[in-house]
Amino acid sequence: MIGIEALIKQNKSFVIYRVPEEEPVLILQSASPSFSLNELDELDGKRGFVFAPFWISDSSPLMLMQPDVFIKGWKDINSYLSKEECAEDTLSEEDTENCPQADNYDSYSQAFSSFISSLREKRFEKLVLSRTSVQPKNSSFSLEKALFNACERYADAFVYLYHTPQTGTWLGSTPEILLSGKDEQWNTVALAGTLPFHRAVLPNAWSDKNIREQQLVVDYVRNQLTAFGITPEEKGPFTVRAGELAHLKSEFSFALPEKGRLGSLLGLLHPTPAVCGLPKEEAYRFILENEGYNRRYYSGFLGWINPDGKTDLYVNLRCMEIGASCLTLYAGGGLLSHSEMELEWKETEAKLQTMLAIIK
Ligand SMILES: C=C(O[C@H]1C=CC=C(C(=O)O)[C@@H]1O)C(=O)O
Repeated sequence: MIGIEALIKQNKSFVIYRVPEEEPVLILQSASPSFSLNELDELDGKRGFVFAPFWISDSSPLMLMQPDVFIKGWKDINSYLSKEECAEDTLSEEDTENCPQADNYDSYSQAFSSFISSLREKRFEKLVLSRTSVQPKNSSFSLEKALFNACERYADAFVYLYHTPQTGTWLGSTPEILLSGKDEQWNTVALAGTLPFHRAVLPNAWSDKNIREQQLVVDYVRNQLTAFGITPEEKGPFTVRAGELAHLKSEFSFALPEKGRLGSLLGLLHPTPAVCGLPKEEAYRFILENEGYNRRYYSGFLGWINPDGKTDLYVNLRCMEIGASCLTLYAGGGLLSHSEMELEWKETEAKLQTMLAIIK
């Protein structure tokens, strides 16, 4: 066994990631295990690769990797990986058969009922409901191939493969910046609303529901930035492509008064109503209690944080968790009081295609 699989077998902590329009990076922490933090505020002043769950818990800790290996570019990454070797650990047919494939339609529909009732009772303005789809990990599955496919196919996305002993292995391709920038130029976005991207033409028939869904994210981001003493410049919404989907996106650019407090700003922004709901704290609690499963790192965020250099943090969407015999894919969508279940289910199916397309 060589390469990425060998690193995982040896339980090394590493990530390979590619920011859009940049070279891929491999970082690895071999000296000591990645350390976990208790709160987003603790990221203040820190530098490293963050892997943050939707909700921090003992089973899904907030991780910060501080690498001792840092390699840029496919050529050097591949040459490093080709030297990683360990004993073969073949997956038996039995392992693959042990994967209980599930689309979770029944649990989704149950959760949908409770989410929609609460929206209709006006307890919430918006709630994001998500689910998993479990696929068997066939013997032909290759992490290298899946990562390579994602980089090729999704040029505008942040693509990554992440592994630590504490979190397991995750792979994703996300279109949503949570916070990025350096020096005096920082950015975030409000991304929401979904339509299929067909025949190389960006759609423009946005429904009132999609427009409202995204506007709620815009208002939230503006409020949170203002509360942090930031006066952002706003542009949009524009229609943008993400794989075979299109979304509405507004961009916020700003100067950061206190770069030493990136963790505190992240605590204000995360989770945005693109993945959680409004009002925020109540929606956060409601999702944890009523969604019917644990999101773990899906709809958390990840990326490089550096108050004295460049930061690139993305929301962990369009991702999957890679187990011994199963792949668990995640997707969700924003609900308003008049959302319809079949349409919302179909939207999650379309979002799942982002990962399905790279494992075929
Ligand atoms: C929650 C997800 O997408 C978010 C980002 C863009 C559009 C969304 C939507 O239309 O609901 C979601 O807010 C997901 O991909 O799982």
